[in-house]
Amino acid sequence: MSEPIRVAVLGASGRMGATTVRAVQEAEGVELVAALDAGDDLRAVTDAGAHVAVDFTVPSVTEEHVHRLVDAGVHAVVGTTGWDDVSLGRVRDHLTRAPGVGVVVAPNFALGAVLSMAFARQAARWFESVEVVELHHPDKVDAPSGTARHTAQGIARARAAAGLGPVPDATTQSLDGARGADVDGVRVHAVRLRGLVAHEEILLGNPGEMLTIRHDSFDRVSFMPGVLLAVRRVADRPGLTVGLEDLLDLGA
Ligand SMILES: NC(=O)C1=CN([C@@H]2O[C@H](COP(=O)(O)OP(=O)(O)OC[C@H]3O[C@@H](n4cnc5c(N)ncnc54)[C@H](O)[C@@H]3O)[C@@H](O)[C@H]2O)C=CC1
Ligand SMILES: O=C(O)C1=N[C@H](C(=O)O)C[C@H](O)C1
Repeated sequence: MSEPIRVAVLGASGRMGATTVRAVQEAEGVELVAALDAGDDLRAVTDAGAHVAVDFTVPSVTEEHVHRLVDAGVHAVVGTTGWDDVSLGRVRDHLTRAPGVGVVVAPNFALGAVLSMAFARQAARWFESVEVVELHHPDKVDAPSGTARHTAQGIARARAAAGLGPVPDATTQSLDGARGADVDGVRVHAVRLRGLVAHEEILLGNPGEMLTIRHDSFDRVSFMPGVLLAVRRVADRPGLTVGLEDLLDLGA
């Protein structure tokens, strides 16, 4: 039998970090060797001999964590949101100088959410209109969600590849924010409501019809199969992987 994968969790006292600690403790073939939160020294990851670190912290620190992990030769699985093309580019560039090290950054590890995004990319070319609505618990610090950004970016790429023009919208007068955020030409709306966990609807419209693709995470355990999949596969994927879709053979 092969040695278990030694895993460190960053943000271990948070909602996702605590769920990940439990999932790693209960899963086969992985071993929790470090659980860090704010104020802890990141050197504990290497001191513990971790092969993989899972980061569920805050947007302001996650990139710095990844660079330090890459320097230490530790693979990273990152669920923290707040990444953009520039920060991802810096990590991609850093990894060219760290052969063999893998980093997976995924805005959503729930298998249903990853499938929803794939279905939305597939459907996007056939619909004139599309909008994304994400709905979350009110303790979330970023809006729109990383998932909604990733969804909208994928839809925008699919529309451009199909030669579709802008989404129709005659609005010339509105209160600030009434039409949501513009992510690559796709409108994204964010709802924050006590009682919710993480939810998303993709609305696609044509004359006389609408297709709704909806995903609900009712519990943070929904993210764990995807986190464990990434932990098990990241060492075999040197360089940067963005999104879980490649690991599920769903295409970009
Ligand atoms: N990719 C995915 O599937 C999912 C991603 N998320 C994202 O994960 C992130 C965390 O979400 P939650 O757990 O709900 O937040 P949270 O606020 O419950 O947890 C964040 C934790 O990070 C800790 N932290 C802050 N600075 C740190 C540092 N320098 N080093 C170590 N720990 C530090 C905090 O003390 C806190 O315990 C968010 O960006 C959220 O959007 C959340 C759910 C699923
Ligand atoms: O903060 C959360 O809770 C979530 N964050 C991620 C995001 O911003 O997309 C993933 C999921 O939606 C839950």
